[in-house]
Amino acid sequence: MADRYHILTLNNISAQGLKRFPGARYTVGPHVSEPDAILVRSYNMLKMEIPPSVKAIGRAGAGTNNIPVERMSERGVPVFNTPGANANAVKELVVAGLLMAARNLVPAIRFTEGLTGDETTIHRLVEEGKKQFAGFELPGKTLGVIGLGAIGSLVADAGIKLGMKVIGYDPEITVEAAWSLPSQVRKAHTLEELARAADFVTVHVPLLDMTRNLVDHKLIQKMKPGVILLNFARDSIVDIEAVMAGLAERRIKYFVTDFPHPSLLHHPAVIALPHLGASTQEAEDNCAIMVVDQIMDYLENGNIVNSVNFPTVVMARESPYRIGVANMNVPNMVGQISTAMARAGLNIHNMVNKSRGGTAYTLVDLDSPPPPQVIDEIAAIPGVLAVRYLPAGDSRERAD
Ligand SMILES: NC(=O)C1=CN([C@@H]2O[C@H](COP(=O)(O)OP(=O)(O)OC[C@H]3O[C@@H](n4cnc5c(N)ncnc54)[C@H](O)[C@@H]3O)[C@@H](O)[C@H]2O)C=CC1
Ligand SMILES: O=C(O)C(=O)COP(=O)(O)O
Repeated sequence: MADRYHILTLNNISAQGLKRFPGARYTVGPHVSEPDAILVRSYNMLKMEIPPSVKAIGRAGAGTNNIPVERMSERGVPVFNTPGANANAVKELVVAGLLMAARNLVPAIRFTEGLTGDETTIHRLVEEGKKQFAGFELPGKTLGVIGLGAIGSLVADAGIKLGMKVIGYDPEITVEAAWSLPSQVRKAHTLEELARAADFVTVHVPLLDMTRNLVDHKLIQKMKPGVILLNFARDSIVDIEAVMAGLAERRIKYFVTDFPHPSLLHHPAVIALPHLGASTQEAEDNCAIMVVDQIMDYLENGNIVNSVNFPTVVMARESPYRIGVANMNVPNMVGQISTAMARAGLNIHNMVNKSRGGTAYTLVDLDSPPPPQVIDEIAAIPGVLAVRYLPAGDSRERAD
């Protein structure tokens, strides 16, 4: 293993996070070569050639649709994200979106900015003009929340606190999210049920094959005339042509989106923001701190927390000699790994093995340092994707 870790940053990552890397052991920046890990926000890595030195990718944020997760799983490389670390920032912008739409704030601001004249004239124009921007209030209106994860559940809670009725749809809601939801949130059994009930529909699901165009023409046709649709999740979750049609027939009163699309720009009923959901100092700091801690713990101790493609595996250090193995989730992997160690006369002090979908991960603490050929032997077992020797702090100099 390296005596110095190299961390490549593909976006600006908050200094609050980066400064947690001890300078004596880490080189961090946008130009480092042979990176051990990559830190990223929204940079599109899908077509990027990812160097073979990379052992982990950390997304300072929630969405990992810009990262070739499957390709990394095949290489035994965990992809980490920071669940919930920017959720409050997105929630606040969604609340801003509800209010911008309900009170016609964007056209109202444009109107005011276009005014000219002296104080008396401006006053007259304001008083004459304001009636075209009269809006409505939120209490009693129904907010439909699609996806009740970290962000959706905060948005649902904010809706309740604003006096709204809230209906939510999430067939895979986690127990934790369900616990955090206010009891007043009504469960929709189908997307259609939510669409028919809601005055506002807001989307908070990840972009996956299954959620691409989740909000399509058919669903928009089920929505109430005059609905306000908000997308702070990802562009392709909402079918833009269907939105254009919905806007043209005035079924959609406003489309509030964090993902401007060329065909929507300058449309009077579109409120488009430049992907600002997570752009607060607090969220940027939270995400960076969380992702840096996770990456360091993986590089140095092999522990996996908040990976989107590997199981959570955390083992307290009880011995300085640790091996981490990423492997395919197929029979007899643990058997073959432990046999290779036994053949070398190594005694296993502690061991954890967990699987998730097609991948599995094993951490083994040994009573004595493994000879380098054991690592090679384990690496050669069919189905093993990556192996690392992870000696603790003062044992590092004995590494290969
Ligand atoms: N605009 C921005 O700057 C930001 C956007 N995001 C986007 O928001 C998404 C959600 O973020 P989090 O709430 O933190 O993620 P999360 O993983 O906590 O929640 C996502 C929820 O969506 C649910 N879900 C998945 N498929 C669904 C479906 N077909 N129908 C209904 N529910 C479904 C899941 O069960 C989960 O509860 C991210 O994946 C990202 O794309 C996240 C942060 C900032
Ligand atoms: O966390 C997410 O999924 C986001 O969309 C935030 O993106 P950003 O880190 O602001 O480029």
